[in-house]
Amino acid sequence: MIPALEVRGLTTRFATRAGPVTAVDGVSFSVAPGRILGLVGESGSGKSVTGFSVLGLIDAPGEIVAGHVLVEGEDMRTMSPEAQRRMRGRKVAMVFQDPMMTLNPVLRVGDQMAMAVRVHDRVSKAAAWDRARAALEIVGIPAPAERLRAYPHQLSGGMRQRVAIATALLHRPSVIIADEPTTALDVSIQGQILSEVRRLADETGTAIVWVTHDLAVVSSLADDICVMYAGRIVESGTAEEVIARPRHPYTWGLIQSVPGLHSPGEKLPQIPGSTPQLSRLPSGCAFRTRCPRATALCETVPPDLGEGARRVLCHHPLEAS
Ligand SMILES: Nc1ncnc2c1ncn2[C@@H]1O[C@H](COP(=O)(O)OP(=O)(O)OP(=O)(O)O)[C@@H](O)[C@H]1O
Repeated sequence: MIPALEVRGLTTRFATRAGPVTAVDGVSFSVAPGRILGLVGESGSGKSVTGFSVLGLIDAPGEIVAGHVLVEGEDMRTMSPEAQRRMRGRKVAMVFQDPMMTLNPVLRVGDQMAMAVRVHDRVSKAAAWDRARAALEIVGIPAPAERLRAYPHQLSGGMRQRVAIATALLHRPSVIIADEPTTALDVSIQGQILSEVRRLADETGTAIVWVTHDLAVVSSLADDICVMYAGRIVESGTAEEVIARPRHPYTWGLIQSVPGLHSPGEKLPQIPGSTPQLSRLPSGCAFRTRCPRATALCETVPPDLGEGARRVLCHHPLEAS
């Protein structure tokens, strides 16, 4: 089966005062239709830049310098800007942490969703409103016809985010990139939205890349996980494998610091140190200065991630049990 999204060797650099920094460094992953990939890592690990790079939305001082982004087998990176623009919204859509990045405060929800339909499809206004109502139903919005007549400020934060997700769904995209979309919401609303998202991936076959710093969220939502550190994927596998049997010491540390994924009653250990600045990454393995397993080898030789679904960027991974 052709993956809904296949990313190969994606590399994005920013020119900064401290020199060029590689915020996304040779990132590769693929997502099959209907699957949810959790892209997880601490702040500054490159998750958001990866999401924007997939969509081709990197502006100066940033530049995508290498890689391929195949959506249903078609490479967005070799398309004309106009063809890329057509892909965005229609085949690949993005949902942001702040739904007001998507929603226009002065337009009724129905009007703006209908406009979003008509950007790509020549249908009547009435038909566009019907599509908008159907999309609101998919994300579990009660009384969708009423919500369509509301302005964004008349909705709760959770409702606004559902509307943003519904807007992303209007063209039945192959892929949705969701960047921390539930982070600002309270836990029970977050849980409801996550279960709706799971249902929509199952029912519509849309592949979802869920960008988050929250391992607890991806452990309950995602089918697969990619863990990022300093612009690179350091571990990937099914969510079950990665959470139950992490192999990279960084992933292990992340899991240990999440209440609920960790044995109750024990003190939660923290990963020592902080994320290194990209302009001053250590030689060899970028994680070695924080790593309890680091040896002399890690100082000089960059580890290799390997290939396949289960990958670990480490010279001394934890045992696969
Ligand atoms: N406009 C920019 N100019 C220069 N460097 C940038 C720019 N945007 C991002 N970066 C670099 O890319 C790194 C990764 O940023 P990114 O936003 O992808 O991290 P993240 O993992 O999504 O973190 P967060 O959860 O805080 O958003 C940053 O730490 C920074 O070094």
